[in-house]
Amino acid sequence: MAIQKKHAKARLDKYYYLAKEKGYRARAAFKLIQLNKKYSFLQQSKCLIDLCAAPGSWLQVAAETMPVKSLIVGVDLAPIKPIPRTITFQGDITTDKCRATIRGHLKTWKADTVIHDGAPNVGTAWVQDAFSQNELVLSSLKLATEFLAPQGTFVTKVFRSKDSAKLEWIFKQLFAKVEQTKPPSSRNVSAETFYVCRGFKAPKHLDPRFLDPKHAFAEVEEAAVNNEARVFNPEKKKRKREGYEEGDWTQFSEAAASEFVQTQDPIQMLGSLNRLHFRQEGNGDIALAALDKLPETTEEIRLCCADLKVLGRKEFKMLLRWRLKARERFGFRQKKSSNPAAPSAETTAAGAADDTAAENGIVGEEVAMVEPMDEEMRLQEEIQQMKDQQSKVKRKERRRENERKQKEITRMQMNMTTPSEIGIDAAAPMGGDATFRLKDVEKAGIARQITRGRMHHEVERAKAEEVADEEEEEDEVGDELEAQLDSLYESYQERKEDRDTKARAKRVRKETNPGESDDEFEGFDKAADEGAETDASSDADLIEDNDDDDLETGVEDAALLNDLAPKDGPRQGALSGRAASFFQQDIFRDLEVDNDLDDEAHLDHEADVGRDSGIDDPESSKDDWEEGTQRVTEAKEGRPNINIITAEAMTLAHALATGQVTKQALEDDAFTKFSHRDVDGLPEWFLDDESKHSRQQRPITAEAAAAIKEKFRALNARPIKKVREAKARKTLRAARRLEKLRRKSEGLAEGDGDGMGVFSEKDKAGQIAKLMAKAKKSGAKRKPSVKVVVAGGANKGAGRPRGVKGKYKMVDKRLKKDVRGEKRLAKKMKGKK
Ligand SMILES: C[S@@+](CC[C@H](N)C(=O)[O-])C[C@H]1O[C@@H](n2cnc3c(N)ncnc32)[C@H](O)[C@@H]1O
Repeated sequence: MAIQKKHAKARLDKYYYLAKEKGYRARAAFKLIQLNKKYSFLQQSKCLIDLCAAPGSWLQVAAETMPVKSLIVGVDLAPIKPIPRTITFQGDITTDKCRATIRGHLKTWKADTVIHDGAPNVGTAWVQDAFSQNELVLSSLKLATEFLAPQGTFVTKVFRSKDSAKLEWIFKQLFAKVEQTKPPSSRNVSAETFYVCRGFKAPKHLDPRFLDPKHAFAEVEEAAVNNEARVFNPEKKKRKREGYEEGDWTQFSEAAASEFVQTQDPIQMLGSLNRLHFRQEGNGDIALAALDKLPETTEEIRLCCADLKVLGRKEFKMLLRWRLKARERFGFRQKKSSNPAAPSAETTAAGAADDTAAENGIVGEEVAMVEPMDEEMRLQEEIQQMKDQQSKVKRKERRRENERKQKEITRMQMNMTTPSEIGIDAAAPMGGDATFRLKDVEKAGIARQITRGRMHHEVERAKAEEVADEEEEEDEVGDELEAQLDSLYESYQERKEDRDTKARAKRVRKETNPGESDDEFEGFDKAADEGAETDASSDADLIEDNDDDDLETGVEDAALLNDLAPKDGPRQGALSGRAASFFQQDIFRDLEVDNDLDDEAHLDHEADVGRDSGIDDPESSKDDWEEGTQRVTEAKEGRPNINIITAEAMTLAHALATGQVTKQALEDDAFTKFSHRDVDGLPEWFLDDESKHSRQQRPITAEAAAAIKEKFRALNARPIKKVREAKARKTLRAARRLEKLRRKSEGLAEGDGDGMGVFSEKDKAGQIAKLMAKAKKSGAKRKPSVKVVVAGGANKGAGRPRGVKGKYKMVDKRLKKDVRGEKRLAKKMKGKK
């Protein structure tokens, strides 16, 4: 901990504090300042490219040192916060895209200076890092050769390695003057150094291989250790006359031959070691001794082990074979196809040497170590087998269950059983109360399908269910995740609602009217045909009232039973087939249902719905428009009041009205993947997403769209309710006044002037004229009152006082006194006169 602190402090040197003080984004700024102090390239440059510029301290230095109106372009993998007088962008300097972007910024200009301070993530493998940094240098040099003007300057950072010399050689081919320097601000511990290359020669043709890292640093690439190649292709290996390779600091390495037999990676050992020895150290190695005595450990093997560096492919193979045999002897587990080179004949030799190994006690020892592993493996296998067995039994049960269901369905189709029996049976195996399991049957839509003769579909569906059941187990973990997602989604929705009033309103609407969907108009089938869906829900409401114990199940069950019950022909009165069937139950037998009353109530309700739907209210109409809903309401007169508010509905209505489409075709078209969606059990977030993005697209005509647009334009142009009411009140008042006037003038014309004697015609005319003038006066606009504001306090000072609208007059004590004084004086003067 203390050491770390010390290091951290050491890192924060004076340049760090200086950079902070001067407002540079990094201490690196001083490196460029010092380089420029020595070579003065910035003052003479009018166009500069900074490669690997983030966070931008070099750009800051360039911007403040270069002449005004210079063009400075900076690029880095990381984003750079804007710097005045510079253009920056994000990009990889090794790519063509970056080159094209620089070209876009420079247009026809050429750069006087290209600076590069790039550094990849330093810190993992030194050799590889230096290599990547040198690659970056080559990439920056490539860009420099493209954008530098003749005699231009290239400044780059290079990490010292054996490739620095190669880089320097390349620089010297391209620039007249190349100097290597390390500015004082560059830490001594850092391997970085800087090259300042001046006088760009701007060669007309440049061999691309010249700046290709593969060619430039060919040897570095070879330096990457490839033990497999060393072992399987040793002949191709170039011998290094200059000694051991970089990074190979241990001059000579060896290991006991027994280690080679035991290792999991023999290739690695053969590729990296110099020798495998059979030497007994200190207190002895039994395994090594046994190996030494094995008949397979021939003299040739020993010779090969003595110097691995001189071996060829054949010898390496031989050693690997020998290792396999030894492992077999010692009872190690063999990978079946670990080495294709292992010959099958090897096993035959195994028995011959058993005695030797046993004599040394090696076999016993090794076996003793391996056996527990085998036992464990065996146990695991057994457990796995048991698990497989169990799931097999479960699957079998499920299959049998599904077969039984299918049989039941067939029986029912042949009128051999009742739908309720199916429900009961289907529920029984699930262990729940069978009576309340009708929900499952309804969910699958089986009964409905049967009545329509779609048995085939059902059988397939049952099979699909079977497969789904099998997948169920795997889904358990998924379910848990799903639940977590659900709760996360809910809290997200809550947060969203807190912010968004519209979403809140939508949620409230959804809660108060769960049947209302966000979907667009689904055609006329639901509303126009017989209102099956709405009736079903009203049926459900009825049942809900009757049976509070099990609301949901009750509703579902009733729905199924009614659905399956044969309908007695056309619907009676206002009741749907389902509702009619429901009221046929015994408990309703004695009840007299007043259909007319019901009808009226129904119409009233529909009228309410019409009112609620906001046909006259532009606000709510707009809401409907946004939601994309379509309402079909019943007016009091009994005529349908179809409010077409979407372009789709308008197109459809037009097509129907002009006979371009028939009802039959419409019904056929309505049967799409959107019409029978089973949303049961789907997570809320998914449904929300679906309602937003997975909507049926219906064709619309331009005329229909224009008509709807016009309709809404007219709707929006209407004055709001309050204004209309105010106008109506005004008209009413005027009418009343006129009526009053008319009555009075009639009285005057006919009467005797309230018993005050008979009026002459002239008097009458005068009275009427007076009345009219009075009426006119009372109808005339009142003068806006002038608000009197007392100056002082909060109203002190110039300007309109706060909260005062319209005309106002400022008064204060002084003004009041002055006015009074003036009046008094005027009076006095008047008196004197
Ligand atoms: C030492 S910093 C440069 C500091 C900069 N000269 C300054 O004054 O602040 C090295 C930069 O090289 C960038 N870099 C490394 N590889 C790059 C690449 N291929 N293309 C662009 N930038 C790269 C890194 O994102 C990093 O910001």
